[in-house]
Amino acid sequence: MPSSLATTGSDKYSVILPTYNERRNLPIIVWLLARTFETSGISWEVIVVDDASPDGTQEVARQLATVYGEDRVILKPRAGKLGLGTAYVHGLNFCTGNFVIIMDADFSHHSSFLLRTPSTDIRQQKLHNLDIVTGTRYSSYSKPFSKDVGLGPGGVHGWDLKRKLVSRGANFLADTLLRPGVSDLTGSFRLYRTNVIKDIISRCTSKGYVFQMEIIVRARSLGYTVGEVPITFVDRIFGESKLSGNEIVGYAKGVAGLWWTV
Ligand SMILES: Nc1nc2c(ncn2[C@@H]2O[C@H](COP(=O)(O)OP(=O)(O)O[C@H]3O[C@H](CO)[C@@H](O)[C@H](O)[C@@H]3O)[C@@H](O)[C@H]2O)c(=O)[nH]1
Ligand SMILES: [Mg+2]
Repeated sequence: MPSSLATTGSDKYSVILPTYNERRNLPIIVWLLARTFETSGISWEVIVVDDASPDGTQEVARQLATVYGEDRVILKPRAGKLGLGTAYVHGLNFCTGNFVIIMDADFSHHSSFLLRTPSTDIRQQKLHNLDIVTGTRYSSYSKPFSKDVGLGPGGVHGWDLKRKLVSRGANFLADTLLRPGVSDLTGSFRLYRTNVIKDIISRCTSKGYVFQMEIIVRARSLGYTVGEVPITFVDRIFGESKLSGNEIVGYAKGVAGLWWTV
């Protein structure tokens, strides 16, 4: 990272990893995050929000805490599967950094899109002093566009046609009705200023996957600055997606609710 874009010594990045049955993925994600931050000399912590996964994810998280330190890997479990949106809300209570990163814990989001490649969330945030930077699968350009961030891959790999249509349809619906001006509303690879995400979350009502979209729509209506960087989303190798029909119905209801209120 050029020195003009370096994080300040007091910057700390808190990564919230929501997990449900991610025993096999969690060690790789945490290792990649640790390598990404430590090679750049950046303060970091990971908050694992596990919803009573039956596969032993919590035991793996505890072992990771002994390897990396209990101030680096922090397990904040919940009693049952209470939904992706509320997992972020729960995790946020324990973040001590001035920036919060959310990403999936199944290896679909690669930590290289935070710092290591030319097109990264942290670099874009520093360049434009943004409140939020969101990874986009549906654009190849950074926004605001800057040569320093450069073109990225912006794409999805490994999904079947049905899943691609669900994702595109969800974005089309919210973009058409709510016009937030962000190319990927449902993606969850994002960087926030901690005070900004706390403010937005205090106004959010969603519990499930719809949460990602609600955050961006509310951020825009509150006047927060939102940037984008293209990312590649690669479908998981281990385990299964937790996206259900109920989540899709919840999303449609969420769009309709925001259409009335925002
Ligand atoms: N704690 C907790 N974690 C959950 C829950 N549901 C899902 N997760 C975790 O949330 C992450 C994403 O879940 P997946 O089930 O792998 O999502 P996906 O189908 O790959 O969906 C991706 O695309 C969606 C639509 O674009 C995105 O909304 C979603 O965030 C993700 O990027 C994973 O780390 C998973 O363990 C839950 O109820 N509780
Ligand atoms: Mg996934």
